[in-house]
Amino acid sequence: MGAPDTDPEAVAEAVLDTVASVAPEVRAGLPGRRRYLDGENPSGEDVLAADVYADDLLESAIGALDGVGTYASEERENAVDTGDGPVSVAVDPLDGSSNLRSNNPMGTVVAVYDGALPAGGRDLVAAGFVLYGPVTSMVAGVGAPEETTIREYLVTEDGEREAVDTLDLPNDPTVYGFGGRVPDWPADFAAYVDEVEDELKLRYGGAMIADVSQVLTYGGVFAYPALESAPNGKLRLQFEGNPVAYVLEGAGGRSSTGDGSILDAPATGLHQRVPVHVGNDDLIERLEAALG
Ligand SMILES: O=P(O)(O)OC[C@H]1O[C@](O)(COP(=O)(O)O)[C@@H](O)[C@@H]1O
Ligand SMILES: [Mg+2]
Ligand SMILES: [Mg+2]
Repeated sequence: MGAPDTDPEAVAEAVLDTVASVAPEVRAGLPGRRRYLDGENPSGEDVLAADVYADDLLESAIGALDGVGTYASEERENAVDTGDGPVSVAVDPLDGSSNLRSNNPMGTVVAVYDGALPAGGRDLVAAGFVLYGPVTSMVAGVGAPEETTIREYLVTEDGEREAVDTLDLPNDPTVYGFGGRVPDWPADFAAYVDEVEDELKLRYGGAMIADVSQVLTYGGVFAYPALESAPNGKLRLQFEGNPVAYVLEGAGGRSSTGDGSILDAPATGLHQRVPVHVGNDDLIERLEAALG
């Protein structure tokens, strides 16, 4: 193990502390930033003033940490060189930001990789998210994906993390939420939906982190699948797919691209998209069987 500032897991803990410490400021800055700006992000999506605000706050706070060599975000074309250090941090500054105008929940997603970007999910040394709901919470774990423990924290007004509990998916799943327009779902995915909608109840809010939090709490399955019009779906591997797979697998569930764990998906580009399916073991096994 190296000095504290170069040990990837120690750096990762500092990154999670920093994301929590910035969360109250992100939240406080939202009311005046609900308007769309001109231009698009690298994924071709509209950008709110709040997306840019959260990205700037996170870049300066995370980029200042010893041991973080790279900061990347969904809102920037290229990764930023933040100094010497083995760790790369990939952030979705505001996940579900289209929920800001309708005042529904949103999150901040963080992935800490031991190595250069784009990186595979097996290179994660920590991942998690902040959820700006009725309370501000953080769900995160540190360590290799196969060894991590996922914990929930409440984030105080001062940006401290207070541990609530470790998270394990309930054995008796109850909710599902799937993104994309129904006529755009491929026939094999639509057949899977027919099966699970007889067993589970629909909970879909349009922010991945909020929808995933329901699955973590009540058990079930969340997906933003491959679409007829978008064979890799909508969500981005570095900023969304990998961290959410890390959290769900760490909490005893599974993730899948449709063909194996998201954490094994080859990394080919900073903004690459990936079909995302996460949830209870049995539900993901049946999904993979349905997708053949
Ligand atoms: O509006 P749709 O198609 O349901 O998409 C919702 C999905 O898109 C996202 O909002 C994409 O994330 P961003 O808001 O960070 O771009 C996810 O949070 C969510 O799962
Ligand atoms: Mg997102
Ligand atoms: Mg976003």
